[in-house]
Amino acid sequence: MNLGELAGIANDSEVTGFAIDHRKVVRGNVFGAFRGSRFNGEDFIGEAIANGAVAIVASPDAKVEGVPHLAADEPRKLFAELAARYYAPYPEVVVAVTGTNGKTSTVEMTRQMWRMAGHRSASIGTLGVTTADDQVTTGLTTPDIVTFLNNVAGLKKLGISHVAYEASSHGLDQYRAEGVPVRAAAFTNFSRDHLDYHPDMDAYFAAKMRLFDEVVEPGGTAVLWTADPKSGQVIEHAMKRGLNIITVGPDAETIALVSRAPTPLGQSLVIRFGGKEYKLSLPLIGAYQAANVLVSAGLVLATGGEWAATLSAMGRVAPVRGRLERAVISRAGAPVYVDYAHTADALEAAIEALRPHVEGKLITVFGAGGDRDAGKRAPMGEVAARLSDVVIVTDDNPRGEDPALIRSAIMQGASGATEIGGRREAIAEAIRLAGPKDIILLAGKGHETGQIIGNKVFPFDDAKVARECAA
Ligand SMILES: CC(=O)N[C@H]1[C@@H](OP(=O)(O)OP(=O)(O)OC[C@H]2O[C@@H](n3ccc(=O)[nH]c3=O)[C@H](O)[C@@H]2O)O[C@H](CO)[C@@H](O)[C@@H]1O[C@H](C)C(=O)N[C@@H](C)C(=O)N[C@H](CCC(=O)O)C(=O)O
Ligand SMILES: Nc1ncnc2c1ncn2[C@@H]1O[C@H](COP(=O)(O)OP(=O)(O)OP(=O)(O)O)[C@@H](O)[C@H]1O
Ligand SMILES: N[C@H](CCC[C@H](N)C(=O)O)C(=O)O
Ligand SMILES: [Mg+2]
Repeated sequence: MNLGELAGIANDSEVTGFAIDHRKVVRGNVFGAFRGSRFNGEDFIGEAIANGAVAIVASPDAKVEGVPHLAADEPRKLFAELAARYYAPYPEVVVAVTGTNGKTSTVEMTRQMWRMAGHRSASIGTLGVTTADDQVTTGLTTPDIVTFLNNVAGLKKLGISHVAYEASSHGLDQYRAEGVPVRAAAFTNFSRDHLDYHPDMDAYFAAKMRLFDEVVEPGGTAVLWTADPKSGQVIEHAMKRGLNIITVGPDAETIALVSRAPTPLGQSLVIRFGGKEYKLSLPLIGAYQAANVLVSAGLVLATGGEWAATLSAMGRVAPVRGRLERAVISRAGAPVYVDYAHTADALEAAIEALRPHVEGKLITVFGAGGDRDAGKRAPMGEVAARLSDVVIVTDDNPRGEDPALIRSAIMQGASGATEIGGRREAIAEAIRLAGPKDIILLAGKGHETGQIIGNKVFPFDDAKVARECAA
């Protein structure tokens, strides 16, 4: 494809790909020069051209000499549109999920349910790119636009027809996942997170609403969890765009969750659909996992799924790595669960999921990530202290911060908690304390296999460490 065809200008330079990092530019690439949080990409335009860039996508006031300047007030958006044209074609069915918590679980369960219906499917998100045969990590929840388009186009080449991806607020704000027609978009919930990046909760919410305002295709479908206080506003955004609407939740119109009762190995649900009630035995514990499964079902229905097959698929979903994963049972007989709760709302959901299964004490071990929203730390401490019987505050990924200061911010909210810095020592102590009727929750790191201290990553996997400490 040449630049003229791609950008609608008179230029026959051959385009060989797209890059947003000048160090990755090779001859024939289009370079996107963006103003970021650490660098101004425009400072690298000269070097990108020297490396062989044939055009630059940048702000109208950027300085570009020698190759066409494709200018736009929102250069990331223009770049995404052009790159999407270049990397096409994509799988026929693509859906996206946003929300503070539950994105990874929902895309992963949607992938599983499509597969059970006979489709070749994939998910893209915090766990990486997952297909029936493979899982490859990308490092970010919503990868950068070039990686994203390459991955989605690569899935098409592999014969995959159905893809569900996570649209994080950072990703939406930075136009990291655009240009691929999105048939349906789901909203799981909204609560505090990422206020290190977004100026306030309104800005955080607005970033998420781009999914419904701009990203989902005209005539597409919005799938909404209606028990969230923000769902009414999301419906307004969806209606403004004229989208089809599928509602899911306790009082929802499309899929209503009539009742829910915990069972030893999962939960038993009564669901209403099309005026009829159905019983469903779900092999996962916790209200939050039921919510995510039902939203996934909404996405499957939105993309042509039959109700009977979808209902049967819900009963067969496999657990998602690091989301209420039972890692081991201690020698004393206490089950140890690993969960990715890293917001106050998620901690509450994880603790409440385990509570019906605890006869003795619920012991919660958690911390908070460094260089991330500091305002969520005390509220996380408060939730853990209020809902658990024993709380141990430890380190998560301190990154560039002093771990003692992160712990002390959590301790401000966590009255009566014990503080043990080393995560392995904290896990060992919880296991030492637990009796046969107790349950241990290790929250915050879920599937992660490393602990980021400074700018180094040290091997650390909560489930593995729990097994070692329990041995
Ligand atoms: C704050 C943030 O989101 N930053 C992301 C963002 O960086 P940025 O646009 O601000 O980039 P920058 O480093 O200031 O550089 C500006 C531009 O100059 C370019 N550059 C820079 C240096 C150079 O030598 N040459 C060059 O060309 C860069 O490629 C970039 O285009 O775009 C980069 C490329 O896409 C990301 O790698 C980077 O993620 C950082 C590392 C990060 O930690 N992000 C986290 C917070 C994140 O995005 N998390 C979300 C949410 C998680 C969730 O809730 O699930 C996620 O989706 O993962
Ligand atoms: N529907 C939900 N409601 C409340 N809490 C939830 C819900 N789904 C998941 N959680 C909590 O959030 C944690 C993370 O879940 P998941 O990874 O699916 O969310 P995510 O939105 O992908 O998170 P991230 O922002 O890190 O990508 C879970 O381990 C659980 O504690
Ligand atoms: N254990 C993690 C969870 C982070 C989740 C991630 N999605 C983010 O906030 O970027 C941390 O805070 O380091
Ligand atoms: Mg995720």
